[in-house]
Amino acid sequence: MKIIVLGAGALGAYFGARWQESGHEVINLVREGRAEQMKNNGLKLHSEMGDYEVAKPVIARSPEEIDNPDLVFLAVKGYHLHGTLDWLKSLVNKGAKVYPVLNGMEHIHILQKELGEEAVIGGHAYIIATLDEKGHVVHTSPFHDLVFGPLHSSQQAICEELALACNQANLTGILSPNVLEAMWNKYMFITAFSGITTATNQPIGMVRRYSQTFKIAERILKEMKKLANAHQINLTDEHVNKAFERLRDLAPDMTSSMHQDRRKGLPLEVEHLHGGALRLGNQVNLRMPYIETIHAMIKPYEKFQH
Ligand SMILES: NC(=O)C1=CN([C@@H]2O[C@H](COP(=O)(O)OP(=O)(O)OC[C@H]3O[C@@H](n4cnc5c(N)ncnc54)[C@H](OP(=O)(O)O)[C@@H]3O)[C@@H](O)[C@H]2O)C=CC1
Ligand SMILES: CC(C)(CO)C(=O)C(=O)O
Repeated sequence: MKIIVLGAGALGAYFGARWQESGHEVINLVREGRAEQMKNNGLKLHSEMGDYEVAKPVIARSPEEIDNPDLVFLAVKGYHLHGTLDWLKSLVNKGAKVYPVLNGMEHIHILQKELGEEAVIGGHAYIIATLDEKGHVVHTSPFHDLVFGPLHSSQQAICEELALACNQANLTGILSPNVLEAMWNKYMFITAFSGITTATNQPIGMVRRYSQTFKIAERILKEMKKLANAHQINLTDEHVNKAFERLRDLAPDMTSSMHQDRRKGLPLEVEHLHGGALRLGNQVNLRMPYIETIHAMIKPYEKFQH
């Protein structure tokens, strides 16, 4: 497959390198700073699942340099989504489908509106990865999963092709028969996990030590289930229980990418995740006091001007 990575940060560079390692054509479509960094330092994966080095990553600075793209792997932060729309339109006009792996849900509606429903595949990622000072990827989780599936009947073939490409690569690819539900399930989990770890500025082990604190994570899961149900997504109590069990079973030092960003003083996706949930709640007249509170507590650390 010819895969364009738009957002060649921790996630984009990681999965792009894995596809490249298995023989697929991967182009990193990047802005100036990242282009320089990749040219100067190459791209290395320091990974629990096996190190890998792309000595000369293929870089493009504009979609005009790219012919016949099959897929755009979109891995920017939520607050950078709008800045990618022109390049995405150009790649979609050249025949590409877009596979976004951003946490959250609001980006799907924005992308479908801007690019057309046929262009946007559903999905998300499970991985813990970050960039070091050289722009190399540090992958610290024993999982590196990609979930994807059609949001439009015309996308079955490209999803099957992607499943094959994932099978050939050193990563786990899951073609979901109900990708919308899978996305909402992850959205429910991440809203609670990133919310409680970022607001308390503590990893999950410390959160669990205080039952009063950990209870709030469960309340957020329950509010997210109600929100999903109000949007006709069939998340059940079992989904909530499983998500809560996962929070109970995580290694004590584990934390969310949002909390890692708070520690590094980087901008936070709070508006995309928690703010997005509140806006989706407003659409269906659903009040979610726990999410409203956690959103308000994290907001001062957002560091991004909207
Ligand atoms: N990291 C993780 O472990 C996980 C992250 N996620 C989600 O994945 C998404 C991406 O996260 P992550 O990889 O950590 O983010 P990073 O900040 O590491 O990477 C984002 C990249 O996007 C690039 N970018 C931003 N705007 C543009 C643009 N207009 N054109 C080209 N490149 C652009 C940035 O480059 P530049 O240097 O130019 O700013 C940066 O390299 C987020 O939604 C996150 O929540 C999900 C699961 C786990
Ligand atoms: C929960 C996790 C680590 C799974 O990918 C994640 O998505 C995040 O912290 O952003």
